[in-house]
Amino acid sequence: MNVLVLKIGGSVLAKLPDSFYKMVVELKHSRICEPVIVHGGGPDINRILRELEAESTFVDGLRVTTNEVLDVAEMVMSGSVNKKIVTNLQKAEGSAIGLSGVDGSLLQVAPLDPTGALGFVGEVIHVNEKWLDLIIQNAGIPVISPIGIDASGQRYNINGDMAAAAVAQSLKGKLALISDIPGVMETIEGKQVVHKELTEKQVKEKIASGVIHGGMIPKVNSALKGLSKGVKESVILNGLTPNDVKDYLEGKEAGTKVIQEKEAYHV
Ligand SMILES: Nc1ncnc2c1ncn2[C@@H]1O[C@H](COP(=O)(O)OP(=O)(O)O)[C@@H](O)[C@H]1O
Ligand SMILES: CC(=O)N[C@@H](CCC(=O)OP(=O)(O)O)C(=O)O
Repeated sequence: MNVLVLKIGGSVLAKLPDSFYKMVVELKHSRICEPVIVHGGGPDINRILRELEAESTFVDGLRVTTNEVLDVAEMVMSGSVNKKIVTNLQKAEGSAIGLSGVDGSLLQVAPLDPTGALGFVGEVIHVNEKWLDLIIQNAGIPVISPIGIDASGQRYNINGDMAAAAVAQSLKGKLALISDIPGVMETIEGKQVVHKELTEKQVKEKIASGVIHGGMIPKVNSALKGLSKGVKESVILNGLTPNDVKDYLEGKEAGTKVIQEKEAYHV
């Protein structure tokens, strides 16, 4: 099975053109690959938390998740965001099935930070992929909200990029992290460039120097972690130019590929 996990970032969700969803359905119908969607929803969670006057804080791009924040994250992502994506795929004549990591214990998690400083933030330790196989084999496109569950029934908030990497790993697929930027950017000698490829060493340097910051940190780290655990390829793409995904699948230049250490590197 040739799986492409597309992680749709909250940054780009509201701006995605219809053509994006058509492109995903076309991938499925033409059997170019089996698309599986994992989404985020950070900006929507922020908005509802603000309305409730219950703001949250972030550590290295991860939201510190109290019980109250967890409830809001689940309501927003497993409710509103998930169903919007499912609806958009149905409108594009796809057959989409929405589920969260809680359904069928799809995403089994453990606390990411054992000190408890991040609260209910989970790390995926197992993907119950039989549910995904079931949907895929029945011509469906799974749409996954990144809320997970542990053995005791406690729910956890999972960073969408990390959830997507875990799903790509379990399905041995490719991972495309779709955001609102053309890739990992840097200003070099006064000129903004988009890196075509980054190795683990370069990623670490760019995080340390602050070039990669905020929500881009879990993105590049998930891309790297996935690669070391069986993900075929990881790439960061711009959702506002849906041709990026096709270009990437056709082997053309698009976005930023995160790769394991290798020979040459070019901007
Ligand atoms: N070097 C970088 N290149 C591009 N974007 C970066 C970089 N460092 C930080 N960012 C930020 O990361 C954001 C993407 O992360 P995030 O907002 O979490 O996206 P998403 O919601 O798509 O997961 C970009 O919109 C940008 O503001
Ligand atoms: C633990 C953690 O940080 N979870 C994220 C889940 C949403 C997400 O990842 O959204 P984006 O794709 O928009 O970044 C959060 O609460 O914001």
